[in-house]
Amino acid sequence: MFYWGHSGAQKKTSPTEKRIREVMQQAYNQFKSSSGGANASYIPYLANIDPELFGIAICTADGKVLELGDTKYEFGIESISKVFVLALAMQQRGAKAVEDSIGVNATGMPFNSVMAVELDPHRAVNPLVNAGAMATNSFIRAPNSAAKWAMIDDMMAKFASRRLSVIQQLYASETATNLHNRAIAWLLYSYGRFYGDVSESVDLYTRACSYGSSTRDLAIMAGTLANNGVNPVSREKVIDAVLCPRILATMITEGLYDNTGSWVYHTGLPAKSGVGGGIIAVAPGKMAIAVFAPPLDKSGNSVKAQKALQYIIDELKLNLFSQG
Ligand SMILES: NC(=O)CC[C@H](N)C(=O)O
Repeated sequence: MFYWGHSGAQKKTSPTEKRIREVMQQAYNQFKSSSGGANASYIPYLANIDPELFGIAICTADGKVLELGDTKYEFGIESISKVFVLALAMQQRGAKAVEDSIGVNATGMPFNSVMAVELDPHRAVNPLVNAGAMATNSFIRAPNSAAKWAMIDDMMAKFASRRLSVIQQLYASETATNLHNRAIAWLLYSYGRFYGDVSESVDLYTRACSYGSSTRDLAIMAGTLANNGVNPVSREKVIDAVLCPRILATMITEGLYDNTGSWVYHTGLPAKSGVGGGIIAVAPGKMAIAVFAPPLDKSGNSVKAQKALQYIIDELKLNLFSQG
């Protein structure tokens, strides 16, 4: 007689706190002095951040936050903000509307690609690349720009369980150099795939990318996605549970841009990077891991964060496609 669940593979359980701490420490020691990559230089502010900074934070689905290294240092959240602005758009407009109006396929191209827009017959782009993120911003309904910013700010605060602040110098630095993003937004607009005032949406997008967030903040924000939309620290419901798998799906298709396939091949987890040097990875129902180290690879993903995350995910057996 064969009983489901009583023979063969065991259901994977969450690792203990002791084991998590052990593995974090190993990853920290192993990669602390590893070199490779360079700070983002196309945004002048980011070029000047100390490249040696390194932080690892884990937030478990039951609300424990474990930290190692420079986890309180606030750096530019950059593209990681796209995940949470997408969450706001989905909560307001629904997952189907986002799929139809923005797109959810992988572009397989750099984060600021114009070709990604040109090649798709419907001009669909993923909400986690610049084009899609700016369109997602334009897709949020609000009476005016200040009201929309307040909605974004509230959503970020709920995910982080504290109010985040924009790094004004970074915002100024990005605003002065975001001509390419403005061009992408106008291109989408010309195709009828932009849903609000172009300059206003680009500005709000740029401002959201300029939030300062610590590695600890990012772990808690991602921890909310690991915990079905309920912030594991504040216990507040942030978004509907049904949206979490959809958001994580965009991360697993596009989270590390043109390097996403390789990332998923090695880790089997949804993740999102930002050119500020942060990366979040989510193991649904178990935990979220955030790592920060500024030097980036050619795709704009932190070199050291990828290495540390891969090590931790492997050691804690978090790969979604592995059965033990
Ligand atoms: N990949 C990123 O983090 C890019 C974000 C950055 N603000 C930009 O628009 O270029």
